Amino acid sequence: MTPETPSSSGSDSSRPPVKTGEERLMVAVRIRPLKADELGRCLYALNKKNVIIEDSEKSVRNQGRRGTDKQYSFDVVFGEESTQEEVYAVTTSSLVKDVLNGYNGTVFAYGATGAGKTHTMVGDPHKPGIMVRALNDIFQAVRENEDEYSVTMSYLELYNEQIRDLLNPSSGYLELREDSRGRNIQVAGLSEISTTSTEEVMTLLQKGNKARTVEPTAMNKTSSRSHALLSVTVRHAIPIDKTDHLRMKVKQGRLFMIDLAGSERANKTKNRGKRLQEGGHINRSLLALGNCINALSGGARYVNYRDSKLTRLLKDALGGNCKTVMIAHVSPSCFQKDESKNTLVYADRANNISTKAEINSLDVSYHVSQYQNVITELRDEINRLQQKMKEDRPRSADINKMNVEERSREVRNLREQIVDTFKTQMKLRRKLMEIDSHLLGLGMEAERQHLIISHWESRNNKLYKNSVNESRARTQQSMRRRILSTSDGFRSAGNDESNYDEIDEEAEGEAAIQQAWRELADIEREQERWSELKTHIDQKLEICRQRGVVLEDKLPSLLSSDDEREILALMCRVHELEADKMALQSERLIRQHELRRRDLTILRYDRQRQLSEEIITRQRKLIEDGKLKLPPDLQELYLLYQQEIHASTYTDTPSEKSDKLPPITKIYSEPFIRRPVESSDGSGPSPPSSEESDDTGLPTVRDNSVDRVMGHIINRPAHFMKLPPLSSSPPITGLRKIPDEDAASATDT
Ligand SMILES: Nc1ncnc2c1ncn2[C@@H]1O[C@H](COP(=O)(O)OP(=O)(O)OP(=O)(O)O)[C@@H](O)[C@H]1O
Repeated sequence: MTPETPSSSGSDSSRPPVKTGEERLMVAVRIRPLKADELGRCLYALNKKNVIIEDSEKSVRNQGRRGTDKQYSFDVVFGEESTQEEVYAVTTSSLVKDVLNGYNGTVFAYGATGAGKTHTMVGDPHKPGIMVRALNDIFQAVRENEDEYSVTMSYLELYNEQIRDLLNPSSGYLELREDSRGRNIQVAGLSEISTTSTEEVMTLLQKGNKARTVEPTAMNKTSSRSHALLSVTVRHAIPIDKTDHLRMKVKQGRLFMIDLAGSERANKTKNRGKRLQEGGHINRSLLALGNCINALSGGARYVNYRDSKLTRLLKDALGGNCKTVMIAHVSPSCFQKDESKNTLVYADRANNISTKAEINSLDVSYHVSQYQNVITELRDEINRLQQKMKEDRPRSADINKMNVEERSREVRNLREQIVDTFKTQMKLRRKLMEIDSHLLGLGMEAERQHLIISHWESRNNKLYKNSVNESRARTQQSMRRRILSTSDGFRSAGNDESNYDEIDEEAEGEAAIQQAWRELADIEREQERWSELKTHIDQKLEICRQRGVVLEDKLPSLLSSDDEREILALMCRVHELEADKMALQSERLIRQHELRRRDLTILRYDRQRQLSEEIITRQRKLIEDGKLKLPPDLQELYLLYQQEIHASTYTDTPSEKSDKLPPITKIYSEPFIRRPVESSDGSGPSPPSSEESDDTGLPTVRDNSVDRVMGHIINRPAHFMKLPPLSSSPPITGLRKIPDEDAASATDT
């Protein structure tokens, strides 16, 4: 490279090819205008696709470019003079069209504090940003056909890893929920407002933005301290058959518009205390986002979305069923050159990410709600049968010719056939539920393996893509080292017992991680097999249903009105009983799943808590041994911590300042353990609620492999602290045998 040629990155040819059906995440860069108080300019838009960062402040036009300057290419670059309309038209207007057609879309603003993210996403009443413009376009499109469309919106803030409803800020912190496979992420209790009025939306957005946590920092007078996520869901119901308005196909598209908080460095923003702490949270979620972008752009097989709520919420937008646009924001100022460079490097990586968007049809949703669906079907069926009892259908003339005996035989025969068909239907439905429940269990087990892998990675600072092969190579290497040194009788000064222990631990940890990968692969195979079985049972159920319809249609040709009514009444009763039974069972199942999920969450928090304790205790030992003087902000944090301990134990308010550091493990040293409850007759412990014996065969949470991977990595100074051992919950019931054909054929019709 000659000194006059700036180095460049991100040309299309250097990017990995996009697979069929996938499309690349679109990356745009917007440069905000230089402010009056900013002196030097170090960043320019060369043209509509290229940005250049100069190594030092100088005039590009006068001096030409140097080899140390860095050039970046993107899908589109908006210069300082770009307008809100232009940015919206190029980045988001086509996403809006896609969302109206049933796709998911996400547009998110990324960049350092003060770089212009909120300006682009929210704007002001004179220069409205993407959020308002997108909603306007959606409303415009649905206005002509309001009865076919429904539009709902929600607006949330993620601040210090806590979720708040910006449309109903008084509702407190909300919980993030997902199904066992980490899909279908939802915020429990978030308001979904249904509207198609632009004015109403403006009011709602303004209200929401006012509720957002905004504080001045040295870099931005109105710095958004939180990530803000506006979600708009459009449902489009299209009649399948123009003459039958009850049969609808429903397409659902969702547009996420996200204004991320800025990443900042404490020294530039002069943040202290609370600001510094929240900066840590902002950075943590942005770091997690960066890690996901790194992993995805490198083609990693598994991506860890679980490190922050932000990445969990953005999971689909980054690697799933979504068309995604990232607008990276940079300041032209030399003062923010480092931040701009970081942003451009991230944006450049993001340009390698591909997603696979598919039209969402609602009839795919099954799982837990399936129980409710079956009950609803049964109740509908009862209504239909009751309606039929009121009808007087024309009878065949032959009926009167039959004698009483013949008629009663016919009635009995038909009744038996109808009840049999119904029983078979219910058996098949039950089997389907069992399959669903098992699939949920498998999903949870997969989640647990992901958890083990991601913990191992974060402890060892390695990426997912360093998976089985590399890990296997390392394990073999450390084994070889051991064998060699032992057979030679070789002992160097550094090769003492503790080193062997470390190698042992490393090898053990890596063996466990390999085991986790293997289990994950087994689980995936199991999931496939069970899904196939589900399809098979579904088909049988359909055949059985049709048989029921045929039998029912026969009734008027063989029975009198009274006989038919009697049979219909019996069918109603059978349906009612089934519906009640199912309601009870589904409630129980849902509760059990919820308890298992909580067990997992608690287990995870418990791990994090133990690690934090370990770190803090070691640091405190260093402080106390070295008689170091605490910096005031750390002292302040210790004070807060002490208050927290007192608050949680309901003791007296602590004195304002204390020379002694608060005890770390005194309060929180109890590990998570689901304790058996003593039975009232004192005869001993009764089983805990989530592990009640049940006939659903749901897997229980176990953690011995979590222990293997996460428990021994830090060497604990034995004299100083004793970490409580992890509770070991009962072992998992193992992967269940697929129901054999006998069981399936028993339900054959
Ligand atoms: N393209 C632009 N044109 C005019 N003014 C802009 C533009 N971009 C940003 N600004 C102004 O720069 C200031 C900082 O912008 P903004 O608040 O949008 O930054 P931000 O990236 O959202 O910062 P933070 O992460 O701290 O919230 C605001 O006063 C905003 O009006």
